[in-house]
Amino acid sequence: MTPVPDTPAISVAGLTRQYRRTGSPPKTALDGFDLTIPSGEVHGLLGPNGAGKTTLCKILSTVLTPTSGTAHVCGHDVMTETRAVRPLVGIVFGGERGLYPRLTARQNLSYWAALYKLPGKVAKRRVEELLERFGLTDKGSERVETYSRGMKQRVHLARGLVGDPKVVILDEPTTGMDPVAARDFRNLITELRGEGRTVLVTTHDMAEAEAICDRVTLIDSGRKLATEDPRTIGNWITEYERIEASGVDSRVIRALESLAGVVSVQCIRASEVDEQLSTVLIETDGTVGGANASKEVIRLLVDNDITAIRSAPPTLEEVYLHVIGGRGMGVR
Ligand SMILES: Nc1ncnc2c1ncn2[C@@H]1O[C@H](COP(=O)(O)OP(=O)(O)OP(=O)(O)O)[C@@H](O)[C@H]1O
Repeated sequence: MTPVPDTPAISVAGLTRQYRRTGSPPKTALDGFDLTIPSGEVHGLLGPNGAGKTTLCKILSTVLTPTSGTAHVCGHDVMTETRAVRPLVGIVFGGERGLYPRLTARQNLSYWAALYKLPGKVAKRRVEELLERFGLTDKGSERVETYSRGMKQRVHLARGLVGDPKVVILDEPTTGMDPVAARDFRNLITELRGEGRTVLVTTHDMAEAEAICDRVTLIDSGRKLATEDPRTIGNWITEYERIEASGVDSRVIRALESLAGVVSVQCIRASEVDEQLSTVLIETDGTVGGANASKEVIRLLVDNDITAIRSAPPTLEEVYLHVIGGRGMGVR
């Protein structure tokens, strides 16, 4: 059952998933979602809380069925060919879920190897290799409940690789990782890529996505906003800036609004001392005509004797809303 080389590792078309609860309206977690990931790619799924990332991971790993649409892993339908799909996919959820705390790491991994129906000798060898790979050999016979959070995360990652999967799905694997663990994690992704595996990794963190992914898909409210290489998305984010300034009168507000590259000017509160003056939030969008829009805003403010100025990078949600939406970038 070796897939044809050109078959995408993951192929999703018009995927919709609704959650129904009696007494409340259905919740649409995925809404006509399309995605194609070629074999061997490290693909990031980037989106705010509740965007639908976990739902997609669960459908691809056959834990959840879609309401409509299709999803294929290495050419196999997740609905009609679950037996073919399961051995191809290894899934790792971040946090504490999914380990048996009273079993040792060796027992946890052996249990998973049994679920994957690996023959005894192969299973034993695989478990020892994974304990070694994740630096757990020495502690492999101690109960997981005695492990540090970082060690538990390593057991999780090891568990995801027990079945030697072609596609590794990592759902927020770095949640709560310390910087050393996060660096080891990035190295692991490089190794997985080197082994020819396809990786789908969900995250809230653009910096992480930029560091490890070949391409990134932005998802929000169950819909795909864009699929791009991470540098392009990183540029959208760094170009977009928010500047807060206090003591601004209506004349300056009008001048700010007419500056090229200014996306919006909002009054967020009036001054307690002088009600003609406000604190405003100015959103700028990159470089316009060779000039940096934020610098032009700051120059205008300073020229008008306004010096209470703060600037901050946007949250991802703001990028989705203003940068991507404002530029009319739709689904690719
Ligand atoms: N079992 C469920 N019953 C009802 N609604 C659900 C269920 N699971 C998820 N949802 C809802 O579906 C939407 C998508 O959830 P999902 O967990 O897929 O998002 P996510 O992008 O993984 O978010 P997070 O980063 O917070 O994990 C959310 O609005 C969530 O509240």
